[in-house]
Amino acid sequence: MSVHSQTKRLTLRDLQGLCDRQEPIASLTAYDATQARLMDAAGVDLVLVGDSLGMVVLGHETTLPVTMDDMIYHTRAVARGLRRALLMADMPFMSYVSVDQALHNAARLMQEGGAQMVKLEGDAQQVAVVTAMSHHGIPVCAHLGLRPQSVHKLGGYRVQGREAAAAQRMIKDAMALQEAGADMLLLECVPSTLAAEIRAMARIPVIGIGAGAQCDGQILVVQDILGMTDHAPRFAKNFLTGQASVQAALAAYVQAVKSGSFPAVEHSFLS
Ligand SMILES: Nc1nc(=O)c2c([nH]1)NC[C@@H]1CN(c3ccc(C(=O)N[C@@H](CCC(=O)O)C(=O)O)cc3)CN21
Ligand SMILES: CC(C)C(=O)C(=O)O
Ligand SMILES: [Mg+2]
Repeated sequence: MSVHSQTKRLTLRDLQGLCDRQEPIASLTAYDATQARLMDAAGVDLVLVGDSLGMVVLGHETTLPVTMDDMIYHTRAVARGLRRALLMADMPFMSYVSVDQALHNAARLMQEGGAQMVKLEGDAQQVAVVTAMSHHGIPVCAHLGLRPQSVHKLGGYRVQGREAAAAQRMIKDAMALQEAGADMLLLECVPSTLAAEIRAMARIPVIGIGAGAQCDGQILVVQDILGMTDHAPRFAKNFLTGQASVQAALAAYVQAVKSGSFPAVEHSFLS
């Protein structure tokens, strides 16, 4: 760490500390240095360079065309804009099909991109990959529920875990990934009750997107909170409305997450 860095870089331990104090973790996606700088100033704790960049930045229909080089390019840009927030980057589609390949690509996101942590979409199938990452000192977040890289298998972007069997499987997968060494869980588009159940069982932070208020933190795609997307998902909210600037909108988002006013029931899915 450089001697003149004014603000302390948040670590996983700091995020765990927020959980322990029941202070919600405010998280957003970012894809460039300007977004990163503004989010840092607004007090965002965790910044994700999401493979959603394939859709919101590159204009693809899905996240599937995103490459490792795309991820590294944007992660590097975001890293240059951040001083405080913890930086996490998505492992793109098919970049973690074997343990060796997953380690190689996670190392690239950290060494070339400057990520402090990686995220992968996984069920219990990913236990071997998560175990290996954990053994090699790579902090990892496991993304459960709606996994956009599986959109063609799922048949669309739908709520996951509504049936009892699917809910039980998700709970089992979450616990297996935690035991394998996952440092964080991310739940996308799951009923609030199921998210609350997983959060109650987990000893690692649980971040939600469309997963209700009973999570340790919330994340949204930045374009959705700034009213820039054509069809934002129902769980997102436009925070630019009524604000005079992007900076003020980002601060309003952080405040809403910290105070618990976001997400409201209309941004959540009931069982
Ligand atoms: N702009 C944007 N925001 C996102 O949150 C996002 C992306 N892009 N791209 C990658 C994935 C895809 N995501 C999505 C996309 C659409 C829905 C959606 O339309 N959901 C329905 C609910 C369907 C149901 O009720 O089962 C909705 O009305 O919100 C959800 C998640 C989340 N991610
Ligand atoms: C929506 C978040 C969780 C994500 O994975 C992404 O932006 O790619
Ligand atoms: Mg993603």
